[in-house]
Amino acid sequence: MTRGIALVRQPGDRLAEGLVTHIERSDVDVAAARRQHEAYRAALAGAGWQVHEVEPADHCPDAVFVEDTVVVCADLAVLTRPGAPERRPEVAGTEKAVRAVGLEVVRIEAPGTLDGGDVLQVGSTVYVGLGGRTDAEGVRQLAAHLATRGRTVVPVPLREVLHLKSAVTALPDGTLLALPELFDATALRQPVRPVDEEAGCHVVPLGDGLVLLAASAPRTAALVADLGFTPVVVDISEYEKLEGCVTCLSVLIPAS
Ligand SMILES: CN(C)C(=N)NCCC[C@H](N)C(=O)O
Repeated sequence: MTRGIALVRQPGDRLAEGLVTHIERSDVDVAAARRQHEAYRAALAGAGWQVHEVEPADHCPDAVFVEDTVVVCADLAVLTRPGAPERRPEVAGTEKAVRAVGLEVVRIEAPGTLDGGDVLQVGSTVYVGLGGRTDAEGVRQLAAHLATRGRTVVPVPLREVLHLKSAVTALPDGTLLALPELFDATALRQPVRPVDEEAGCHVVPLGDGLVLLAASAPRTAALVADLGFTPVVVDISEYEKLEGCVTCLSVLIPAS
C-alpha cells in the first residue's frame, strides 16, 4: 500500500552556498547533508510514501528545498515563482516531475512571487505567509487557482522569519504548533499551541498519526507522542544551518 508520492531532490555540491536570511551563516558539511537526506528519504519510504526524485538542479544551491517550487492541492500543481530570483531556475525540474505524476499544472506568473514554504494547508483553509518571499500578487493568484478546488486562502503577515512554515505547521488533527512571536497569529482562523523550541513548529503529517519532525525538537516529539501521534524523527542539522526544516525537503502528493 502506498500513501502517495513524495517528491524529493538530492542536495547538490553547491549546497553550502545556499541562502541564509535571518540567521548567521555557518559551515555546512555536504557529506553529512547527503547522509541526512538519505535517512530523510528512508523515513518517508518507511511511512509508506513512494519517493520520486525530481531531476537535480545542482547549479542551484537551494534546489534540495523542493517544497518551495510547487504547491500541490488535490489534483492541481501550482508551480511557484520563488521570491528569491536565484531560485527560479529550480522550478523547471519540478514541473517535469508533477506533469509525470499526471497532475493538472498551473503557475504563478510575474510580477507575483510565492514560495511553497509560505503555504500551509489545513483542511479547506490555506494560510499563506506574506513576507520576504511571497507578495500580495502571488497570494491573489494562488487564491484564484485554489478556489477551483474549493479552498479559501488566508494571508498571514510574517515578522522576522523566512517562511510561514518556519513558524507554524499543523498536526494531523489540525492543531497548529507555532512560534507566535514570528507572525501575526491574529490572522489565523484558529488558536495556536505555542512550542518552546524552534524546530518544534515544523511537523509533517505522514498518515495514520505518523508525524515527521526534526531531532532538534525532542520536547515537541514527546508532546506529539503525548497527543497520541507517532513521532518519526530525522536529523536535518545541515539543512537547519540553511534555514531549512522538515517540510522543505519534500512535496507530498497523497494517493487519490
Ligand atoms: C519552510 N521553509 C523554511 C522552506 N520551505 N524553505 C527553506 C528554504 C531555505 C533556503 N536556504 C532559502 O533561503 O531559500
